[in-house]
Amino acid sequence: MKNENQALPVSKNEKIKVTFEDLTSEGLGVAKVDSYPLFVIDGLPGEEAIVKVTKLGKSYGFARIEERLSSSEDRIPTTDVLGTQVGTMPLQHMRYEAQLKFKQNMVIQDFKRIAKLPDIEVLPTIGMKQPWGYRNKAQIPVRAKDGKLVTGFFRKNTHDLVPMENFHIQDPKIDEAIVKVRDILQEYGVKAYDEKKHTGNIRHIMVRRGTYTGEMMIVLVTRTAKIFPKSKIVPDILEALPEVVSIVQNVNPKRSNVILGEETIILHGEDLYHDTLLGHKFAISSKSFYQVNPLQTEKLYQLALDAAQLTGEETVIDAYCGIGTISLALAEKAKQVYAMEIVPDAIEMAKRNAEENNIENVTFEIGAAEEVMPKWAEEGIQADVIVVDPPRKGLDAGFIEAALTVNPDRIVYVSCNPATLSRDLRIFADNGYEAKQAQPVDLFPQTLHVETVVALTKIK
Ligand SMILES: C[S@@+](CC[C@H](N)C(=O)[O-])C[C@H]1O[C@@H](n2cnc3c(N)ncnc32)[C@H](O)[C@@H]1O
Repeated sequence: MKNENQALPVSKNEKIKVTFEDLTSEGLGVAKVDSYPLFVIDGLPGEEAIVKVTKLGKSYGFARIEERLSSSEDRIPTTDVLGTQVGTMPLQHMRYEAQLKFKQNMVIQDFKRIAKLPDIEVLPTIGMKQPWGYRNKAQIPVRAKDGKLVTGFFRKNTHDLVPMENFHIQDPKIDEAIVKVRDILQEYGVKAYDEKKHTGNIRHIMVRRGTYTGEMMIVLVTRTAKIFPKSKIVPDILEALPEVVSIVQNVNPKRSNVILGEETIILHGEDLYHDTLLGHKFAISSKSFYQVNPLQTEKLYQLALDAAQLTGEETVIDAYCGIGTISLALAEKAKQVYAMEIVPDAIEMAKRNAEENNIENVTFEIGAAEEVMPKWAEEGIQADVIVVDPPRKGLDAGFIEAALTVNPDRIVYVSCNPATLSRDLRIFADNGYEAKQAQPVDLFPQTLHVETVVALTKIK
């Protein structure tokens, strides 16, 4: 008997020679056995390999490479195998040009499959000259090993900490800061958090750094508020890291995978640091969203700004505005901007940022986009342009409905998830909005993520 389920062409633990035909959006190689797809880590299209089947499902299975028989010309040696084990650099075995093509293709496929809009032209992904060391933020778990504090990352799908000090995609100054802060905590006997027992104290070290300003923020995420000799640790951190302008303690007493808790205690400076973006200076608090790759973000936002085609006469809505990064760029070119965001802390920063940059024609409101947008529509706000930059889950149906009643001439969609972007484009297409082109931008080299800007125009 070949396998338990006669309908499947392979059985568990079978070793079989395959040729990879495709890559999934998770970066897995796809090999087909009598049209039954096997998904395999580290397989690139065109490569032949002997694989061992590890898991079988009804319509697809998984396998592991036993021996690679040929190598794709897109394959390069991995920079650090740990980055694959922990999932921080799932594409590091691909040449960068191939990564950019992969991301462009991901958008093309989703437009075809989900949006059923195959005619939108997806331009080649805009990449980086130096696709390493770009991340301006790290949230690194701290655990105990052999009586010492260790920092690193969890092995994929586990909570086993793999010790790591060089993350390769993070600003090297951030990598350095994590090690220095960890060693200072170690010196004063701070206990690492133990997830199973829910004991110990330091859970994560977060470091954020302004790429343009060099200002650094350290966030010590702890289980309880009472810890350390703070009077010693704070001056030690400031001495070891002169770029630090802010040290805050975030207390997270919950048994949870969510990194930050609710309580923030300021240990040095204010709960903010600065960076600049497209010529504006931004204050950023520990809980605010800020794009992790500012050099590419400037390209992305400039594209969004160009797509808005502002002359100075327009009323613009900036939905999901964070600390106001896109809002301020829009405000300089529009008559009036209305912006909303769900995190109160981010709106506080956004208001401060408008003031510090002497921008007066922007109004910020705290609230869920799907609640604020219908309210604004009811109040009669007539927007010529709506810009949206939602989280991965995309736009809420209630938001889209209200946006359509506002009837803008243009909608500029900045998306970090081609699948939800495609779902939403379909709705806009069904309601009279047309997109001709999409521009992917690579903000996350070596990873599976991509940002895309699409300009939608109302069909007259
Ligand atoms: C991709 S970020 C974009 C932020 C900003 N445009 C930027 O680039 O800095 C998405 C933002 O949406 C906010 N957000 C998430 N859910 C929301 C909702 N339902 N309504 C409004 N804002 C939301 C998040 O807090 C985050 O700041």
